[in-house]
Amino acid sequence: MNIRDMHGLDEVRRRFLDGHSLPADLLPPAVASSWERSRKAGLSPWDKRLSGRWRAHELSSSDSRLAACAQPELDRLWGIFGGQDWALFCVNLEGVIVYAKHASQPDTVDSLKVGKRVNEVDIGTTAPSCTLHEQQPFIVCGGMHYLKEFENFFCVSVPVFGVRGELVGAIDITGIGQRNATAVLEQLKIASMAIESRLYSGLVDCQIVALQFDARLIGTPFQGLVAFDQNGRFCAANKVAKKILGIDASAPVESSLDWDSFFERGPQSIVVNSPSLIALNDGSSVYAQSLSLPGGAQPAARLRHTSPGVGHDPALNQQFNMASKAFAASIPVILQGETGTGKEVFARALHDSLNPGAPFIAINCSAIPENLIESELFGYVEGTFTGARRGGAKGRIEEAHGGTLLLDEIGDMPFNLQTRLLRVLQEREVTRLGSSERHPVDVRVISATHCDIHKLIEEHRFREDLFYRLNGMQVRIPALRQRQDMEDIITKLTQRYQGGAIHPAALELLKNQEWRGNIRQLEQVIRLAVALAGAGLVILPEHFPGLEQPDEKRDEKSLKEFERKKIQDALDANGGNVKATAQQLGVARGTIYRKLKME
Ligand SMILES: Nc1ncnc2c1ncn2[C@@H]1O[C@H](COP(=O)(O)OP(=O)(O)OP(=O)(O)O)[C@@H](O)[C@H]1O
Repeated sequence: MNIRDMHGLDEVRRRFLDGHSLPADLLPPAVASSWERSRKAGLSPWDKRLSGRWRAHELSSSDSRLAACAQPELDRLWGIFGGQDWALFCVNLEGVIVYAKHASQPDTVDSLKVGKRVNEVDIGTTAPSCTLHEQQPFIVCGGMHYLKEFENFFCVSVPVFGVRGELVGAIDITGIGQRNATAVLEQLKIASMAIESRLYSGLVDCQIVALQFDARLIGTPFQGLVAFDQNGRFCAANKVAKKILGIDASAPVESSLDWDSFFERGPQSIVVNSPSLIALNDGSSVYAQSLSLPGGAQPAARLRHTSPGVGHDPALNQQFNMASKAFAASIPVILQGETGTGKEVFARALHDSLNPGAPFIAINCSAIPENLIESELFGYVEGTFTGARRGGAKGRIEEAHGGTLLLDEIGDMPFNLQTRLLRVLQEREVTRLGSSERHPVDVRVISATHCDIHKLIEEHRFREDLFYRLNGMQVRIPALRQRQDMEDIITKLTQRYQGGAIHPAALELLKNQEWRGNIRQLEQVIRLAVALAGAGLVILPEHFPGLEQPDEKRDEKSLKEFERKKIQDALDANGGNVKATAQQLGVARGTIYRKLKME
């Protein structure tokens, strides 16, 4: 029997559900085993699992790290393979989506959202479920899916391994239509290697060395990566590095391995800024470059792509590109902008563009009481003050070691602490309160403020020398009303709160506001509108009660007609099934009937 014979396949599904075996050679053995497991999990091939209500799973910090490492790759692949009715996503080991990329308009795969679990027990055989089970790439097309619901779907998935070679998740492209499977598979494999490289930056206390026989491959997904701890003991290596260093990929790594087991000369022979040829113990040579020696530019920056996290405003993106170069060269960046313009989001995107797995510590200088800020920033030793924790505590600056320190509202930093902060930044060492012991800190610094720092300097409220230390490059984050990508931001925020389409009149209304509170204010307004309209339902001007409505009388009839059409579209997509439509939109069935009768 042929897998494309849908009629015959329905019969196979029916018999399979009745306990019969699958015809021999119908499916590759690993896919057939997945069908068996799907049946055992109690799924019927006729179940509808794509839309409808689902429980959002909370993401852990390692999920967020995986998502941050996957995001630039999936966003890049979206430009090649994306489109309406397609989704690119990354799942963790449990099959929970940690990052997803979709078309801006709602479509068939719209429900593949962050937090949704798409495990075998949830939706049966798919490429990611096979990949997570077998730890291998899979192409699962059309009738190979266990659920009939997916018989038009094309799905390719590739595993993602962590720094110690353990499976951490998978990346996947899913959609309706055709794509060149070989090309997709190759691109996903390269993306997965780039994600694996990014995960290395999470090993903050290690020296990470990039290796390749061809120096041009260093800084690309094809580089080998090997990590050593501060005592030179071997910690981890990716597949490429294992091959180069002659480590048996299938054998458990010997704990006795260290730097000297591989290299003729010590770690100081490896340069940070460029690859240099070094000798291996077996007599051959390889290009090597250190990625984590303190203070230097990190070649991992070569894996960077423009972060879409900051939006699509051309002027802002240009600033982002410049700032990310400065940031990669350890030049401190200062962000100025009105409240709520996205300064922290910009800072986070800078960090993620370079070092997503490393710590990102944000300190809001205006939010910490003045008497606590010193211990919060610099840490303390036991017994320094009443209420101090036993054993003392690291300060926030030390926590950022190996990563990024965001000093938010820097203009509110108490004057007497500015001197101490300056010393830490100059000496790259921190001394905890009550101690004289110095701890090295290697951090990249971003500061943010809505104040005019020059005015504060004139008023002797801010140290000029600290300002020059922090101000390696200044970025002015535009107010929302000055941005050209307001529509994109509105769509993004609406999706964030699971709202439906926005009526053009509602969009106009949003675009014509002053937005003194910028994106933060817009976010609150959209959140309320989604709550008033109902999740998944069309947002109309009346769902913005706090906004000044235009004077002219609105055409209520056409607004209702627009809403009715959107619901009708959802109903058509669900084959006229009101229950499924109501589930998909997250409303009661009665609401669907009422809205279709135009109230
Ligand atoms: N490009 C963007 N797209 C979508 N949401 C955004 C974007 N930029 C910022 N936001 C959202 O706007 C809100 C405010 O952002 P953020 O905290 O970065 O602003 P801020 O300038 O640091 O604010 P403040 O000056 O008050 O510290 C957050 O909820 C954030 O998620």
